[in-house]
Amino acid sequence: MTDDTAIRTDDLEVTYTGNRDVTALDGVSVAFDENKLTAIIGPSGCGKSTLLKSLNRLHEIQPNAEIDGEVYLGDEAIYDTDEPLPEIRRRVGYVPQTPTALPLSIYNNVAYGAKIHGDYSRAELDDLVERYLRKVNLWDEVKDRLEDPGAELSTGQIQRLCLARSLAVEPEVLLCDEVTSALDPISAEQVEETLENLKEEYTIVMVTHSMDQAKRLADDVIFLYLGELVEASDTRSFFENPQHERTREFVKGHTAVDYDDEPSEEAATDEPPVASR
Ligand SMILES: Nc1ncnc2c1ncn2[C@@H]1O[C@H](COP(=O)(O)OP(=O)(O)OP(=O)(O)O)[C@@H](O)[C@H]1O
Repeated sequence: MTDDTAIRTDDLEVTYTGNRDVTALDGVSVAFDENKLTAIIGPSGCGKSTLLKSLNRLHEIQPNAEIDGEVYLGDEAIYDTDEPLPEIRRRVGYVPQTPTALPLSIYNNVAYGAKIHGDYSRAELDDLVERYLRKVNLWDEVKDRLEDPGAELSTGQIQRLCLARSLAVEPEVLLCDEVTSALDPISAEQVEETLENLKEEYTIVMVTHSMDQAKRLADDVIFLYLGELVEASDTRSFFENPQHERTREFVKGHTAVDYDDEPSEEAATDEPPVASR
């Protein structure tokens, strides 16, 4: 951990209980730097979404999820705190894969969280709505129809609206769960451009299945395999000079994974690497 760390996990373990318990994360310790975009990549089922959601306790929505270890937001242990859960989730926002507008106007989709969390005048809300719609490059497209239902926008516009809604409550960290995968290529490009701009100002942690997207957007990459952290580094080193055989195989496209596999020796080291150190 350094002074630049915005959020980090410490020996995080998540198990889904059931007929057959699944250890989705197995002792993951990783740090995410401030004002950087970190991509979480790895084969299907390796624990990417579980890691992302554990950063704001969203995985707790699953009743069979058990967690051990800790997540620190700054110095605060988010699993051992008196801070109310809605406040933790305000501080660590989450944008899901499927763009969904609230059944409200475009204006109120953005103002929604601010109205719940703060005491704003109408003029302040007007400013806030414009500021965040501009941040996600949507203002020019919607400024003349702010009272129209958000749901009437295109899917790509709704995804940018979701980003604006998440940002309007001023999170410290933004979690993005495959936010372009449900979009057509042009909309996906617009969302990518938005993320490219936002990462100057925000700490963003993004799950992606696209290696090209990770290469284009991410400052740092972390690679999970069978619930363990295999490699974490800056994006260029990750793709040009991967340190682990498992990473090299994955980067080359060997992505098949089976949970009955034994983790590789590399993946099972006691001290998982920490991003960008
Ligand atoms: N609610 C649940 N109950 C039981 N097992 C679960 C549950 N949610 C996830 N899992 C299992 O935990 C493991 C990790 O799942 P997770 O969704 O975090 O992986 P992922 O890397 O995001 O997968 P994908 O790339 O396919 O979205 C998988 O084996 C998955 O089947």
